[in-house]
Amino acid sequence: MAMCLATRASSGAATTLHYKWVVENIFWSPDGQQNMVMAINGGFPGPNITAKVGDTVEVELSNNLNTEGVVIHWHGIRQFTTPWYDGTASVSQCVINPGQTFLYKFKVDKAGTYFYHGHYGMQREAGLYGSLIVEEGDQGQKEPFQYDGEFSLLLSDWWHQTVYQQEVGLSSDPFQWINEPQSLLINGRGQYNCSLASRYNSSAALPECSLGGGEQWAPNVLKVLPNKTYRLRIASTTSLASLNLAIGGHNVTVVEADGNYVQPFSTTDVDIYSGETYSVLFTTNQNPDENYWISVGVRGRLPQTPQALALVNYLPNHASKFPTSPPPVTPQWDDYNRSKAFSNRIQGLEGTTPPPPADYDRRIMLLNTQNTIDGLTVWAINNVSLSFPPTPYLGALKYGIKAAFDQTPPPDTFPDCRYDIMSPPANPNATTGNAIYTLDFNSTVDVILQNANTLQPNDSEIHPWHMHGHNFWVLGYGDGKFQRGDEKLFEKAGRRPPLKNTAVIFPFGWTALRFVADNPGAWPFHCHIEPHLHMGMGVVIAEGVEFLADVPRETLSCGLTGMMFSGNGEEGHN
Ligand SMILES: O=C1O[C@H]([C@@H](O)CO)C(O)=C1O
Repeated sequence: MAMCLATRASSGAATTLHYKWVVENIFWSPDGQQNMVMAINGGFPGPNITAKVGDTVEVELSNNLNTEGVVIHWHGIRQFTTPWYDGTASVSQCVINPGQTFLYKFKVDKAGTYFYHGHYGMQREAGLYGSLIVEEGDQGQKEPFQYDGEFSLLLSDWWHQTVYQQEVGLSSDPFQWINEPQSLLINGRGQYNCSLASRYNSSAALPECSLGGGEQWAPNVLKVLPNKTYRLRIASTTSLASLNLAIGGHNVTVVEADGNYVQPFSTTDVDIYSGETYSVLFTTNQNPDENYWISVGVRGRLPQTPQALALVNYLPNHASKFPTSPPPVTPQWDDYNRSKAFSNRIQGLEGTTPPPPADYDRRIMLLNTQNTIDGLTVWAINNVSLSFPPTPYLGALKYGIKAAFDQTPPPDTFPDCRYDIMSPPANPNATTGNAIYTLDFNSTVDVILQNANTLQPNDSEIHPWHMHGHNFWVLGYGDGKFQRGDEKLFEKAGRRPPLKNTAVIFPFGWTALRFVADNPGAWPFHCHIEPHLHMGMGVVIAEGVEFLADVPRETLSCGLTGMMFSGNGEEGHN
C-alpha cells in the first residue's frame, strides 16, 4: 500500500523518513480465526520501519479508532532530547484522541533491532505493533560481523477474547486472569486448531492445517540460498509469553541484544522475553535438498499454546516441500537452570563500554509482589501499585504542577527488610500510588529487582523489566533474596555485563542493574507483561527535566497541563 512507504528527504548527510499512518480496528485472521485487530494502514502487523543511524523518523499518526485514544512507543529508542515523543500515555504525552493526528519526530542514534507498539491500556495485545530496524550509517561504525541477507521476525502472542473483556476481568472481583494465549504469531501469523507439525505425529491432538499459502495466517517463508550467512532480527512484543526460538538442524550465533552488540556465542536455541530483541546469525550449511522449520514455543509458564512455525526454504526447493524433520522441540518450560544459563551467556562485546564503578549514588531495591487492594488482585513494587495519573508526568514536572501526582517519593527499599520472599505475603494489602523516583542528573544508579512468591503458595513468576529512555548494564542474576555482600557476584572474573533495555527476573530470584541517569525526561520502568503493567507493576523515574527546552504543547493538552494552557488551571511554577 502506497501509504506504508516512507518518503525520504535528504539534506546533506541527514535523512528524514516520513510516514503517514492510520490506526483503526479491522477484521483480520492472525491465526485462521477472524478477530478484531488494532491495525495500521489496514494491515497487521504494522509497517516495518528501516532507518539508518542519524536519520530522523517522522510518523504522522492519525487515530481512526472510534472511541479511544492511542499512542505509540518506540521501544529501545532512547529519545535523547525528545522525551515527549517516547509515546507513553500519562508519562510522555496525552493520548491522541479519535480523529486527531499527531506527529512523532525523533532521531535514531544507535544501530540495532527495535520495535514499536501501543502504550495505552492493553493496545499492544490488541495488535498495535511493528518492527523498527536501525542500520549502521554510511560513515559510522561498522558492524562487528558480516552476513549475506537478513530477516526480521516479530514474535507475539494472540488471544481471541478482546482486550476490553480482559481488562474488565483483571479489575473484577473475583479476579479473572487472561490465561494463556490461543496462539503464538511470527510476523503476525499463527495457526489455531490445526498444526503444520501434526504430520510428524500419528497421534497428534490437532488436525494438520490445510493451507494454500496466501492466507493471512500462512506461515512466514524465509527464502535462503545454500552456504550463505543470514541475520535473523528477532523481537518479542508478547503480552505474556516467554519464548524460545530454534531452527531445525542449524545452530545460531547470538550477536546483538536490545540494540547492543554482544560477545558472539553459538547456541542451539534462544530464549527471548517480552520486550527483548536479539540478532542471531545462521549459516545455511545443511542438506540443500531440504527445507527446515523455525519453531517458537512457550517457556516460563505451563504452556497451553502450540508452537508457532516459520519455514526456512532453501532455494531452489519449493516452499511447499515439507521439512523431513519435525520442528525443534521447545525446552522444558520450567527448566530455569537452562534459562539462567542462557541469560548468563549474554555478555558485552569485548571492547564495549563497561559499567561505571558503583559509586552508590543511589541503590534502589524494588520488591515485586502480588497483592490485593479492595478485593482486587494487583502487583505492587515496595507495596505500591502504580496507577497512571491523567496529567502526563513530563508536563507536570516541567511546569511544576504539584497537584498532578503524589509528591511524597516512593520507597527506595522494601517496606520491611525481613520480608519473606519465599512465601505468599503475610499481609497481602498494598496501596495504589503514582509518585516517582527523581534521580540526580548524571548519577549512577543501581537497581535490585527482587522477585517474590505470588499470592499462591510455592509460586513465583517470570517478569521481564523494560526501562524507557536508557540502556542499563545487567550486573547479575541471583537466587533467593538479595543479601548484603551479593555485590561480589557482579564481579565474576572476566564477565562483561551486557547493555540492555529489558532484563528478566527469574522466579524467587533477583536481578541487579546499573545505569546512568543521563537522559532528561520522565520514563516508565516496568514489567513488560502487559496485564502486569495494567495491574500496577511498574515505576516511573525522572531526571534532568529542568534541562529540557519547552515541551511541545500538543503533547500536553489534557489533564492539568491542558487546563493550564487554556488558562483555567493551576499556574506552573518551576
Ligand atoms: O498476574 C497474574 O495472575 C495470575 C495468577 O497469579 C492469579 O490468578 C497469573 O498467572 C499472573 O501472571
